[in-house]
Amino acid sequence: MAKLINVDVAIIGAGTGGMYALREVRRAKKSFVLIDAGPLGTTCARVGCMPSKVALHIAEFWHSQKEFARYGISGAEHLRLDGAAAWQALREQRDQFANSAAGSAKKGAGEHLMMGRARFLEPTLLAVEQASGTQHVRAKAVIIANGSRPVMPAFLEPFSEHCITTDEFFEMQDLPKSIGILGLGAIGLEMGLALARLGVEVHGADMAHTVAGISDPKVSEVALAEFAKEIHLYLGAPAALASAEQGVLLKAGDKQVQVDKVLVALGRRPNTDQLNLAEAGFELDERGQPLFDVHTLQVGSHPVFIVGDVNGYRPLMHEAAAEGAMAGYNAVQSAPVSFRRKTALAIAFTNPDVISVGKRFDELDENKVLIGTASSQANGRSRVLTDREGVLRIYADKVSGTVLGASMVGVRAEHVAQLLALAIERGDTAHDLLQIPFYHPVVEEMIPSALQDIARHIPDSAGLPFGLAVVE
Ligand SMILES: Cc1cc2nc3c(=O)[nH]c(=O)nc-3n(C[C@H](O)[C@H](O)[C@H](O)COP(=O)(O)OP(=O)(O)OC[C@H]3O[C@@H](n4cnc5c(N)ncnc54)[C@H](O)[C@@H]3O)c2cc1C
Ligand SMILES: NC(=O)c1ccc[n+]([C@@H]2O[C@H](COP(=O)([O-])OP(=O)(O)OC[C@H]3O[C@@H](n4cnc5c(N)ncnc54)[C@H](O)[C@@H]3O)[C@@H](O)[C@H]2O)c1
Repeated sequence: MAKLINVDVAIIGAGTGGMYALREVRRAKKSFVLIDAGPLGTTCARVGCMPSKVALHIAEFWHSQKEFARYGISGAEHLRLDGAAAWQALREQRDQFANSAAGSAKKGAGEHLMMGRARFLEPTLLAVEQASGTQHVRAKAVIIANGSRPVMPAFLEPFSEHCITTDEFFEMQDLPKSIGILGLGAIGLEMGLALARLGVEVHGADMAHTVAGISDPKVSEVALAEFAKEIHLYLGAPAALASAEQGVLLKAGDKQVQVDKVLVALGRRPNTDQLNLAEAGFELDERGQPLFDVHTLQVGSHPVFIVGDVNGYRPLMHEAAAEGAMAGYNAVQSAPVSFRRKTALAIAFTNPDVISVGKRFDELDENKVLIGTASSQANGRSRVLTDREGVLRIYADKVSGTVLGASMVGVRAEHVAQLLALAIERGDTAHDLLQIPFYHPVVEEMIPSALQDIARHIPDSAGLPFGLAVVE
């Protein structure tokens, strides 16, 4: 018979969401188990944020030689890239991140870490399949934090020997000569550009008419023009594969091209399907996802909370961390607290980076907003760093001037994103934000340039020059 363990809180998944939840449960000095099917180390550190950023960094290093001649540096023709060694170095750096995350899970949970796959029998009763047999866990509250996995549609099955996902991408023993990328969301675009900069011929396809989910048409136009210089883009038609004598054929619309390998980057699927939710009595939507409240993270009226990629709400690392903390806190309260959600923030590290902060263009009523624009070509720092085009568009309320959101493609846009996230969190208007000092020359100077477009349509009651205030 399965052994029964009784605890205050059971956490399923020792990824980012689960670990932040654990911190709160431990802070409240409650009993717990942390259950993970393995491998430990978090998606972010093992196969996500961190190895992908190392790949982009290596690629940037190698690619910088393209500018050598312009600055009088000669000899670039003697440089050689050992792709296998580059990917090995990537793995070594990745392992440091992943081992450190795995170590935190082992240390944080100690003897309460259960390595095994969990599924629900009832909303507060779990079965955990372990090497030693099945254990049952009865918990006063359960936190679901078991992440997501890459989508691999059935139509790709006949081509599985040529297809990889990010679960295998960082394990490549050498770089391919050519690659097809299915899906140009953040993963497809970041990894496609990294490979292109390392000399791989990259063909990227997406059924959307844009990349990285950009919703602002002006930003999209600049981004597509820039990225088309490095990746052959096939947009606006679902992609398919077909057999070829060598490699595989990537087909998109009426175009087709032969490639050695295909990176499937068509999104990630929440791991809810592994949890036996319907049978255990949870109400599910048409996609099989449990109904939950985004402010409490509570699932229905059960003492169950769902965080991180598995809830599908904002599948990003910092959101998994924040949600983990919310759920960990709520799991030990008599009634859950409704937390304010932070400003939406997304950055693709594509250099020029693609960012989205606050409200997206497609969420706004064009008649109710003012849009301020700044070009990288008019920004001194951007021009020193690159000759690539870039554009920032800031959206503000037409009446109050409150900054609502922004979209940008441009060099070092990551810093612009962080600053604008702060402004939106504070509820700043264009006039407020113009009051902070902007050093010269920084890329962030694009912010006041764009804001002036907005401020000039919203008279400041004091009638002072933009950005100035009188001593009180
Ligand atoms: C290539 C790539 C690049 C990315 N880059 C970024 C980036 O730059 N910035 C960013 O913010 N986000 C990025 N992300 C997204 C980010 O990695 C995820 O949003 C985040 O890691 C999700 O954390 P999580 O805690 O929800 O899940 P995870 O870290 O995946 O944790 C889930 C845990 O649950 C365990 N598990 C699964 N099923 C079970 C089960 N049945 N029972 C027990 N345990 C189970 C798993 O072993 C795992 O340890 C990237 C993702 C990818 C793939
Ligand atoms: N820098 C970052 O923050 C970062 C980096 C990488 C990944 N991530 C996160 O990881 C998650 C997964 O990323 P992703 O890029 O795989 O997912 P995604 O959902 O962002 O992109 C998938 C893309 O595939 C396209 N697509 C779907 N089916 C298609 C088909 N049949 N043919 C052609 N195109 C098709 C979609 O239009 C979409 O653009 C996302 O949540 C993302 O935010 C974040």
